[in-house]
Amino acid sequence: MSASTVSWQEARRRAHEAGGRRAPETVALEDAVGRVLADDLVALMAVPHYASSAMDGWAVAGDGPWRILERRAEGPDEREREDVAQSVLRAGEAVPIVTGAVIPPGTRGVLRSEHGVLAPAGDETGQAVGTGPARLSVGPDGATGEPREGLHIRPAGTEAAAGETVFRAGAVLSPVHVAVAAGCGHDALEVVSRPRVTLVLTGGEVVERGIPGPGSVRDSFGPTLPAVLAGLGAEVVARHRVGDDFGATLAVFAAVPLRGSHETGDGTPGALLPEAATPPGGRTGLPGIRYTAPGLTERSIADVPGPVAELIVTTGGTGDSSADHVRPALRAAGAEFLVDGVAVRPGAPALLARLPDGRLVIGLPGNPLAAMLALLTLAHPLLSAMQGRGMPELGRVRMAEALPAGKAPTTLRPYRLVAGQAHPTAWHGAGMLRGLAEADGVLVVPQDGAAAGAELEVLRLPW
Ligand SMILES: Nc1nc2c(c(=O)[nH]1)N[C@H]1C(S)=C(S)[C@@H](COP(=O)(O)OP(=O)(O)OC[C@H]3O[C@@H](n4cnc5c(N)ncnc54)[C@H](O)[C@@H]3O)O[C@H]1N2
Ligand code: MOO
Repeated sequence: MSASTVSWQEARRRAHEAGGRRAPETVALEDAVGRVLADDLVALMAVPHYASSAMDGWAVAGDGPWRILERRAEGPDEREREDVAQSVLRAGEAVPIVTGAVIPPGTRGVLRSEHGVLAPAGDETGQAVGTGPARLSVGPDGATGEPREGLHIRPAGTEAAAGETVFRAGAVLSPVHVAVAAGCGHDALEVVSRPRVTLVLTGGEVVERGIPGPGSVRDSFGPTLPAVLAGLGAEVVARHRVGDDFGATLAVFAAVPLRGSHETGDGTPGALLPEAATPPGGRTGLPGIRYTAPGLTERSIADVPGPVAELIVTTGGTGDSSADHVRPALRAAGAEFLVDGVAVRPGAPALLARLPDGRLVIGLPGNPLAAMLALLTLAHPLLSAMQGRGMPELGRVRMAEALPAGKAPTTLRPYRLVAGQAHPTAWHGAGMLRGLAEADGVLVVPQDGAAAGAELEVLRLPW
């Protein structure tokens, strides 16, 4: 463990502290699901904005029997609906009403259709007279005195008053939030811009198709990290593959001109030259940038241009061997290390750094489980902060079985819940993902381990 290594808790804290909130943008309601609200959401009108009927039937005024008025506006003509809505009902009058329609002023309550009986208009003796308006009475299924005041009326403003704050900034918008926003009169919402990520997969041994030979491995990250990052609210805007090559690794960090010459950590000279000084053989590739470095190849440069992302996530190459170039290239690019190793297993070589132009870099170890857990440790807090959200909360679970003391101050261990208790999953080696695939979360195990029945903190999974 190097002197610069920090505790797992401190690594999370630093990652959250490193992220500044991104600027807001306006999106249509249909594009807002999954986005983070940038401002408090205020109701633009009372919700509901008019008193409406909760039943099909009749709006009635005063005591029955009631004289039925044939006022109805069920068509699309908004003017006609408003006229009908505003005309006052007088005692002894009733008007047919459908669920959701406006309650006319003067209404006592709504007599639901099953509880009313209609008779043709009659004279004093009840004798039917011509084709005049029908009369409505409470039928045998209705209660005496029905409808009482306010029966089957949904009053205005019961869900929100006009101007009331309905959701706070920082809320992640579910489809239901968006439906409420529509109900509050919004056509578009202010959301935090998605943090943009450039994904850099290192490792000459990594293959993307077929059955690899000995020494080669199938790529676990290319097909999966964009989805995991999307689940954390980010958007992968560019993706690069680099071999075990210092220059190519440096190129992905050098998206803005850097001046001067930089000594790399392993002593390899990594020269980033100002434009005017680009020597013959120096390559151009990034907009406005020329630089040269040992091992720089045509392909590595051609791969690099693309939309500028605030965050670069690399995989592999975080170790100290001659094939590992992430740390030396970051040093050569003038990066400041915010997290330079974490006292956790697996995932110890993970790092967080800031480039001179402000872009952040998360270096994930190559071992697949270590990489996924480092992503939860560093990227989740960082991306939360970039979206104006707090530190992702840890859950708690009770252990079904004991876990032995660990070799590091913190061990992260996928678990499955059975009957409400946590069972650590098998296949938890740093290079294995099978245990995480079937996990319900990840245990944060202290150095001393845990007894059966003890409660432990857990990381929630973003998928
Ligand atoms: N002498 C030491 N050796 C190692 C140490 C140490 O402290 N001293 N730490 C070990 C730990 S812990 C880890 S984790 C790894 C860190 O390795 P790197 O980040 O440099 O990763 P690589 O060496 O590039 O790869 C490690 C492993 O992961 C496989 N890999 C890489 N990319 C992918 C991918 N896209 N999909 C699937 N698998 C991938 C790679 O083939 C290697 O097997 O260092 C230990 N060594
Ligand atoms: O800590 Mo490494 O990240 O085990 O595999």
